[in-house]
Amino acid sequence: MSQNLSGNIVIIGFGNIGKALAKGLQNIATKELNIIVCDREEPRPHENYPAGLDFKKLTYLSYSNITEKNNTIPLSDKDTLIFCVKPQNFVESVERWKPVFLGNKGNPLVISILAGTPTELIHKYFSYDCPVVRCMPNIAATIDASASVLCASSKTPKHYLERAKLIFDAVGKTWIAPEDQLDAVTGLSGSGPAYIYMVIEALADGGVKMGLPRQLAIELATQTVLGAAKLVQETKEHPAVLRDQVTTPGGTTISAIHELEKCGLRPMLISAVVTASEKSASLAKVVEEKIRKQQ
Ligand SMILES: NC(=O)C1=CN([C@@H]2O[C@H](COP(=O)(O)OP(=O)(O)OC[C@H]3O[C@@H](n4cnc5c(N)ncnc54)[C@H](O)[C@@H]3O)[C@@H](O)[C@H]2O)C=CC1
Ligand SMILES: O=C(O)[C@@H]1CCC=N1
Repeated sequence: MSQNLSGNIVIIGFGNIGKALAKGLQNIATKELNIIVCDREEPRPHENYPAGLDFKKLTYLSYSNITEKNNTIPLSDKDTLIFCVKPQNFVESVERWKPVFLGNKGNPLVISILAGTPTELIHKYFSYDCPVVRCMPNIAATIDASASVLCASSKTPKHYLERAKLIFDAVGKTWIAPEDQLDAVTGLSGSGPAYIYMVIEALADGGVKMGLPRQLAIELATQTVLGAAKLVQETKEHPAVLRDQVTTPGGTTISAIHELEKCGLRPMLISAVVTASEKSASLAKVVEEKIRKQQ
């Protein structure tokens, strides 16, 4: 990478992913990096912060403690503005925070992690050409294990994508992909942790049904998913090869695999990814509609 992170990084939306990013950036922060987090609400200390997040070292701005008149922090192209709000809150968040950070001419890198929201829409909504990068991380960013995929808009010079990659490298692994793959990424790795939690829960239920104590069943199911995933990652074998290593002819595993095939595990998971990808693509309309109403 040709650059280190410096300047202001402003995270708008201090929710699940905003908090995880703040924590990751704090871990790699130098004196040259200033992290500001913004939320429409006051801090909610009763909510758990990701391990390693030091709230006291953040600048926290909320609707109630910042006003356009007494507080503006003009951002330049050295700075980064990351939108971590829900798609339906994007327009409101730009309206509220743009005067604080951008005035009429600020030109920071704008990163959006909003599901389904194309970079073109973000360019269209900002009144001038900020560089724009879109990213789809996942909830494992909370423990620095995100699978994050990034793309830059066609108008955005490459070094901004490198900066965005450094930011998301702080919370896990990153990949670069063409923007037309981002909805599929959302359906697979963005939403994917939820599918795996269901798998863990169901495996544990199976154990409980067969007499295991609940806690042991959950711990075994979790370690099994973790170990299986690590084996794919570390050996780089095709999952089918690894599955074959578990499957003794005439043994227990093939009996279970037969059952999973009969119940349609594979088509079910494929459909889950397809449906979530399609839903992601449709979210652009939600943002477009909000923009239309605003104009
Ligand atoms: N939760 C996940 O696993 C993933 C979420 N995403 C995307 O990340 C975005 C955020 O998701 P979460 O962190 O789960 O949501 P969240 O609901 O936990 O956090 C959103 C935060 O934005 C704040 N907010 C709402 N309007 C605001 C405004 N006008 N100004 C400032 N802050 C405002 C809310 O108070 C809240 O704290 C969504 O667009 C989602 O599509 C992407 C990948 C994974
Ligand atoms: O459910 C959602 O819309 C977001 C995007 C990926 C994960 N959560």
